[in-house]
Amino acid sequence: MNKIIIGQHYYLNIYTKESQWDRPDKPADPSGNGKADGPEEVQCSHLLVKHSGSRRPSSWREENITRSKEEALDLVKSYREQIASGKATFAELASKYSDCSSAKRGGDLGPFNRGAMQKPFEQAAFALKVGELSSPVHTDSGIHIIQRTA
Ligand SMILES: N=C(N)NCCC[C@H](NC(=O)[C@@H]1CCC/C1=C/[C@H](COP(=O)(O)O)NC=O)C(N)=O
Repeated sequence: MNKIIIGQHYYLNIYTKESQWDRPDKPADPSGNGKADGPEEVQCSHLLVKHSGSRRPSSWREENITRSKEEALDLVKSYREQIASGKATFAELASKYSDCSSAKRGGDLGPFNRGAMQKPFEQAAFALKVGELSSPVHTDSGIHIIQRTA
């Protein structure tokens, strides 16, 4: 049982809500990212290219998706190159080519916490800085490019 010493000061990090008896050795990080596990919530847009091995090989674009995984990866790489080089915007390409219903919102998935998305997608999304574009990410849905927007 820890002894409580009446009147002893403790230190509360007002951003992460963590408290400690010892005087902190550096100022608290206002972004709250001082925690090892990064942000609690992110907002991302994604461009999904499905293939014949996708968990649901169908979308608003194509009733029955038969392209191979390799063809899907080639497409994702070409979209990523167009976005990275500024030839097209993320929203333009996602709204035209993404096999996810979020295409109608330029690929925007809205804000989400850990646990909402398939693990490979979550890991990639939470590792991105705001504005950053992911490399191709494989999930059971297909192959994604992710852009963190908040
Ligand atoms: N919370 C929000 N905004 N929506 C619920 C998302 C549920 C989540 N979805 C995914 O993980 C895939 C990969 C990343 C985006 C995503 C979208 C999929 C892709 O298409 P599908 O394979 O389903 O046909 N369409 C919707 O779910 C899941 N746990 O299955």
